[in-house]
Amino acid sequence: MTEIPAPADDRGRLSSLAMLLPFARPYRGVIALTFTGALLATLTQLVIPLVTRAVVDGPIAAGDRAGLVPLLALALGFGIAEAALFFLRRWAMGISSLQLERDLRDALYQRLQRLPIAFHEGWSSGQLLSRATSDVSTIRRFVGFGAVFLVVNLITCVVVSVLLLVTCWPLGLAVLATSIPLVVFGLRWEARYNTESRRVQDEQGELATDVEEAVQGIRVVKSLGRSRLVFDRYDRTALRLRDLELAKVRTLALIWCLFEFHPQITLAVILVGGSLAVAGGALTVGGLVGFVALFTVLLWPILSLGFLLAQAQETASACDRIRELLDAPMTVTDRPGVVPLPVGTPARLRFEHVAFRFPGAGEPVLTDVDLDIAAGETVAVVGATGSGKTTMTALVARLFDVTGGRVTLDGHDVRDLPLHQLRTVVATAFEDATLFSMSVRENVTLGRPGADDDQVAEALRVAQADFVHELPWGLDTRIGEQGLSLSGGQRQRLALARAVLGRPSVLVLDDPLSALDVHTEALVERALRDVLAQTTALVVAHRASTVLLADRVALLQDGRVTAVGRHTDLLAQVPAYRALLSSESQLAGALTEAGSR
Ligand SMILES: Nc1ncnc2c1ncn2[C@@H]1O[C@H](COP(=O)(O)OP(=O)(O)OP(=O)(O)O)[C@@H](O)[C@H]1O
Repeated sequence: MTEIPAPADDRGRLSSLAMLLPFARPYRGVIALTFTGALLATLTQLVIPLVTRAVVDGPIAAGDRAGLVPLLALALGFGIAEAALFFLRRWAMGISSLQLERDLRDALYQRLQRLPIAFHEGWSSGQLLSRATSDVSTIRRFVGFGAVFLVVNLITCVVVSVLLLVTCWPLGLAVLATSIPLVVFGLRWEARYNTESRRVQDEQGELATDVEEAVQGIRVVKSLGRSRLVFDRYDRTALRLRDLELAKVRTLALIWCLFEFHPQITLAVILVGGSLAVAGGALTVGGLVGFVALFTVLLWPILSLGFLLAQAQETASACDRIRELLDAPMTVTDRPGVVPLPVGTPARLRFEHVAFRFPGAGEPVLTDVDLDIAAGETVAVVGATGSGKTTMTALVARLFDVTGGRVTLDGHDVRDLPLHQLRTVVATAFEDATLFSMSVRENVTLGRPGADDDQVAEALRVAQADFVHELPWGLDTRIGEQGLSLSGGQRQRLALARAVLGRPSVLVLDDPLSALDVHTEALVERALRDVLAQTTALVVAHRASTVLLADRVALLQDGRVTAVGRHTDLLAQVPAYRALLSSESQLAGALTEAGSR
């Protein structure tokens, strides 16, 4: 599910570009150099028409060939200066835009890392991906090109307009009058184009999501023979995107057409008005040639204005989309002034009247969970599917925050510990073992940066993950998405090694043995017993053998822990527990067997 905010309202939103100011501030020196270079280069262009006028009215009118030389040398000098300034602008522009792009990417990435799980569950990865890639690139292109020329061209328009008025004010006023429809239409167009750009960018995010899901789920799609269905879904999104793009192109074509047409009309006005002025003696021929030459300096700024305004609008939408991530509320954060608190290894873990409701959900998943796990004890949580076992484990490391009650470690509310400390003392291994595109060593040491080879080897031994030594490059073999594929059981064992490597105060295991075969499971269990003896553990158990790792079992029902005790006692005394277990023949069988120990 993706919570895409409503498209931009119908007002123009160029003000959204202000979001870039803090990112531009560190590079203000280089940016100032860019603007200065661009402005000076444009101003040198303005000198050419003035020299032309001087040549026509001076040496040409007087037949003075020698007088031509200094004027032509002047024009050549300005030409060389313009080329040098062009180089300076391109160089400075490249530096500032690429630096700003990198900073924006870093800020976005860090924000995505820090945003709570609840945020990530509400956004599709395609939407996040398109913001982090194409939107950031749109901004870089604008900062490195559009912004500079937009400002320089607007300044050029003002300066040239003043020069035109000074040269011949009635003709200058006529030129300005022809610009009025351009301004009126441009303002109306701005709002429409902004909305259309936003729709296109959002739809691109949807398309990225479709591609990502299809690639990630390729095995399921192929095995179910539903490639056609998935393609049709993708094609529908692609069609929608095409239609939105076409609407955007129509709007763009309209404004470009107007900006192309405007100079022709204006030129006609200048020629008719100028000829009359020359005939009436109000203007010299040189004055008219200079006026026309000056106006030609305006051609590129006016023609490019349509394109640059469109780029500015797309960038404003990209800024809005990125700001939605940068401004997303950080619901799980450090309380002000938190400092590390003493937490033993192992630590006592308590759930005190814990309640939890997912954001936006109607009913709470947990209503009043009370559970006290002594330091060094292992407690298994058993409950029906969907009873809230995984949710309960997620509250320990604050993947979510409780909505009622509290979770404590050695008596400290987990919200009073700095997040960095909390996530060091609490290690979690999830059922769905995620590995990254890194070497085996890097994947495992994510659980304890700086761990030495002996510690890594010990963690791998405990998790029965010695198979890594047989990989082509041993611990340096690259695995994960772009590396060697591992089986589900192998992935789980590496995730387990990662969790135990940190020697945590509390180990949270969410059904960590589910993908292991019976033989490997027995081996991992044997090794795990040693680890569990040294730490406090909360283990979500679906299988009999996992329950048997625990000292006590907690039964989760209707959002509460309704029974806690040794599994043999619960089996004998709690009908609901017995009923739950009897529905899992394997579990029941194993428990019966264990009960006879
Ligand atoms: N992000 C979410 N938003 C809303 N409801 C959710 C969310 N995640 C889970 N739930 C709901 O919360 C309930 C508890 O889910 P949870 O995964 O904790 O159950 P579980 O006991 O671990 O299930 P299982 O044994 O199948 O793994 C379920 O009804 C589930 O649909």
